[in-house]
Amino acid sequence: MRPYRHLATKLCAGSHGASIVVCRHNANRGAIPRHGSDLRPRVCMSSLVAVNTSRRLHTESIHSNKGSLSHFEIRTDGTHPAIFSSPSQGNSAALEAIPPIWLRDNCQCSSCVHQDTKQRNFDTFELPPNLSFQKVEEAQNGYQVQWSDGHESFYEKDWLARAGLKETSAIQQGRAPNPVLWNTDYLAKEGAPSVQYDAVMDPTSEEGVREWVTAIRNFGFCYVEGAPVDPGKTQELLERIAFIRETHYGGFYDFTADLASKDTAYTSIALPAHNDNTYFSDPSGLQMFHLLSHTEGEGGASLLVDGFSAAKELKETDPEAYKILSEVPVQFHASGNEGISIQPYQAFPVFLLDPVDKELIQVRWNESDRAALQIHPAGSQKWYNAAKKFDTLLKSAKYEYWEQLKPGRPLIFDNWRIMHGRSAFTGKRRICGGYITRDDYISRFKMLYYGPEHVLKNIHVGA
Ligand SMILES: C[N+](C)(C)CCCC[C@H](N)C(=O)O
Ligand SMILES: O=C(O)CCC(=O)C(=O)O
Repeated sequence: MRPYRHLATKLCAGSHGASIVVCRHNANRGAIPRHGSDLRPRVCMSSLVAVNTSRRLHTESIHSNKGSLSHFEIRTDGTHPAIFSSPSQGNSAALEAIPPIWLRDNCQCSSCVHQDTKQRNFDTFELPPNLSFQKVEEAQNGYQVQWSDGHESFYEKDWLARAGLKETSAIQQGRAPNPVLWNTDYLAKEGAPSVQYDAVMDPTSEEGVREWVTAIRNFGFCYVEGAPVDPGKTQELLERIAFIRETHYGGFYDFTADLASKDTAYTSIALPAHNDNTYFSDPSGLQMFHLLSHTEGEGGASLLVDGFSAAKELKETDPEAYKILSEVPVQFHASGNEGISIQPYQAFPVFLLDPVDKELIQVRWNESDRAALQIHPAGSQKWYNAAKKFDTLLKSAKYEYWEQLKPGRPLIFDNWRIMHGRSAFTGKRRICGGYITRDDYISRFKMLYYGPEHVLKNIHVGA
């Protein structure tokens, strides 16, 4: 397990000028969350062993936080440009000039950033075109800069050292700190993640909610034990994370097989593993199901599949198929309800990858709601072949986790990662729950896991 290494930052300030050198030595980047080292992101690549919300052994990272070497120099000697960055350690010849406006644009002083709203409070494009350093002085934890237009800025060493990082900040995206890619073997050995209703609903503390959203972020799903079998209480539970998303199905939902909405969810037929809302530009981030009752019948078991885990296997076993599913744009639709036909503003691939570090961000998979492939039909066989391989993994015993939901044990899952489904059923079956928008879920996770101060300090980093 490689420890988190501190950054090396030093200033060489001379009488006629100053240069700020910030070197990053392959440190395992990952923020140390405010809760101390026990929650420090683990980036060891050991095989998946066992993790649950109370015990943490080893986890497999799906986001390799490779450290990056960045080298910043601020010089005020002569006519040289003010700031440089180098991809290689200390090799001045390789330094790339960075326009001073970039540093000035990131001034966080109380006049440049609205202290209540945290929004930029000046017009970057009204700065003088020849803006340069007047003076740079080192302080204990940063550098005091006087600009040629008279403005004064202070740049913390910690921020400067991270500002040149190439990979998207794990904090900005609220990436899973200790992701667990699971399959049925793992769950059989370790059980499914769960938290206690009373802890989540404790009005005197957010600790229970933090544990809940952290488990969801790392595992992709989590049960809540000991919840009242009541729709109103279920809504309150869900709203401990964030407000519920309204859709054409309504907000908080309480449904049964009556086709109240023209969607197969409102029937009793089997539903294969799928993500919901693939027809929205922004599919819901979280989805909750709380089985309230199932009488006079049988079946209706719930299915979960870890789409990230299956996608990782596809990437390792058939990288070409993975590439096709991450490139070929696919359209989806929801058109069953009177006067409604929803499609996203563009076609999206099944696997949405982060444009900076190519990490898997979202799986968009729904064979019922899929519409046109946005490629010429003549070239479509490659997509069908690749999709068939992914579908075969999803339907394998290795990945299909079946569980009969129980009243009093709501299930919540990450709809950008986990596919869900159900077996056919008979009788009267009633489920309630709701959607939460992805950004609201991730915001809540970040602020609880890292704490507001750390999150706000990491908004203006990453190049
Ligand atoms: C609202 N409620 C969850 C009851 C049903 C929603 C239907 C979702 C649709 N089948 C999809 O895959 O997006
Ligand atoms: O009825 C179920 O268990 C699941 C229904 C479903 O897939 C959905 O509402 O998205």
